[in-house]
Amino acid sequence: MTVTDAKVIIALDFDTEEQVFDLVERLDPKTCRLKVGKELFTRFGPAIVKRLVSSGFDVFLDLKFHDIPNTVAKACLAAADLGVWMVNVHASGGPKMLEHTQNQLSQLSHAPKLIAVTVLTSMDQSQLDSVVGNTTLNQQVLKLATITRNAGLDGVVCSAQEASMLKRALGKSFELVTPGIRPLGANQDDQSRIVTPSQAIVDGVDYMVVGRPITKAEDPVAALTAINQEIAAAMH
Ligand SMILES: O=c1ccn([C@@H]2O[C@H](COP(=O)(O)O)[C@@H](O)[C@H]2O)c(=O)[nH]1
Repeated sequence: MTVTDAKVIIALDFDTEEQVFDLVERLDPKTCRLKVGKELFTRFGPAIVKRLVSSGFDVFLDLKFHDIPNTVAKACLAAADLGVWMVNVHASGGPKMLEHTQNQLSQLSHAPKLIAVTVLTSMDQSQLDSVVGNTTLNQQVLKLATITRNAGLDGVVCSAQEASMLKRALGKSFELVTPGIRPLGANQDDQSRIVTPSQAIVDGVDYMVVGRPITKAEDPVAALTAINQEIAAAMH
């Protein structure tokens, strides 16, 4: 059961457990959620996920599964066994994979939220052109988000730049999880489609993933507090 209505999901992209728990021990599960991605999971496996879940945090297992329907559904069921709050797949795996995975999870008494990645926030129009021709970023995101909504998933990963378009097209209850969040003046790093926390709120995002602006800050707890204050101000 979730203990928070926090919108910030901190991406724990660290390469040692010490770094992870130095930060996590200073955080309150009421003020943020946590994300375990490919780096942390590949180094430390299910054990670190279970430890974070048992510390009282909502954990998003961000492994972006992309495979045939049976394989993805089984992987998501394994994620559910870890007690995670949210898990994700790639929408480009197609409607059958999305529907099968959603059906399997919905048979659980405590299923995690299932969301699908549309177009990675590191990609700009020219990157997209080199992979998929004849479409704009907005068109591709809308197409993948529409098949995700039609398959019954809870929402998508997209950029906050697409949030108002998706809320208009797919409805308020279809959840938007947005990486590529950068407070004013923050380093853009390898992200292309960036948005500030306050603009993301104005545009209707449900959750924002924030990694380096918090984890690389001199004082990560102060950086989180500043982002939460910016969000609170934008909500009023
Ligand atoms: O489209 C996507 C999907 C996932 N991510 C992940 O979010 C964080 C962002 O970290 P920052 O340090 O705030 O850039 C990272 O773990 C990515 O794997 C994404 O950025 N874009």
